[in-house]
Amino acid sequence: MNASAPALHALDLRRRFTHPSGDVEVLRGLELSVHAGELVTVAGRSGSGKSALLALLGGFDSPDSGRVLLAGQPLGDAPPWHTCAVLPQALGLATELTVTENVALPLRLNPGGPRAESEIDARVRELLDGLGVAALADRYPGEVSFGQQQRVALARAVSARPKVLLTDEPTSHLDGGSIPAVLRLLRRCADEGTAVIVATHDEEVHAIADRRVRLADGVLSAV
Ligand SMILES: Nc1ncnc2c1ncn2[C@@H]1O[C@H](COP(=O)(O)OP(=O)(O)OP(=O)(O)O)[C@@H](O)[C@H]1O
Repeated sequence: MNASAPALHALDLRRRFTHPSGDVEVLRGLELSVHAGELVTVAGRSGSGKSALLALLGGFDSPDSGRVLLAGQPLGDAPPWHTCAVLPQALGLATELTVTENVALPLRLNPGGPRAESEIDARVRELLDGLGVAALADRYPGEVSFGQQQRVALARAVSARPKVLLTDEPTSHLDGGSIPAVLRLLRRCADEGTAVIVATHDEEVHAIADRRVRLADGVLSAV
């Protein structure tokens, strides 16, 4: 790892999807560099390629050409889950685990994570409290609303303090009352050193960014 390199660096990313009705060239030489402690929001109309971009940055999809570097190192074949956490629109909570178990999972699996149960419990409790979902701690994802699941999935994504956090529309299912807690947590993650990238249509999220970029015609431009 190179400490002076950007936490995440995308170079000349190109991605084309093939459809019977014609190919879609979603990314056309996209460049992005995000440093530790920086919160960058990505705007762009629906279908512009924000989710496709996050999939490439998180290692869940491969570009046709170009590279993604994490702290100067190329992404490996396996998603670097304990370095880079992804909160996709589909959330991906483990349905057979409780809310608490979901949020604790990255802490338990991370080789550098806490070992003591008390430490794991405290981190999970702090996150669930902060997001207003502590009362749901012992329920399963299928027993809570989608907006509550979205907050639980965010808690899980940040619990092990990843170096890079990629989130796709993290406020899309939330009411106005739940959004400030999510904004505070995203901001705090960045302030504690995570490079945070948020794809969003939500102006409230853009308002807490250090930098805003817009995806259009397959490339990013500063807003
Ligand atoms: N796996 C795929 N196969 C084929 N086409 C795809 C695939 N994933 C995305 N696309 C197409 O790529 C384009 C970008 O999709 P993407 O989901 O990244 O947009 P988005 O900016 O995230 O949209 P939204 O704001 O609605 O979530 C769209 O035209 C979409 O139909």
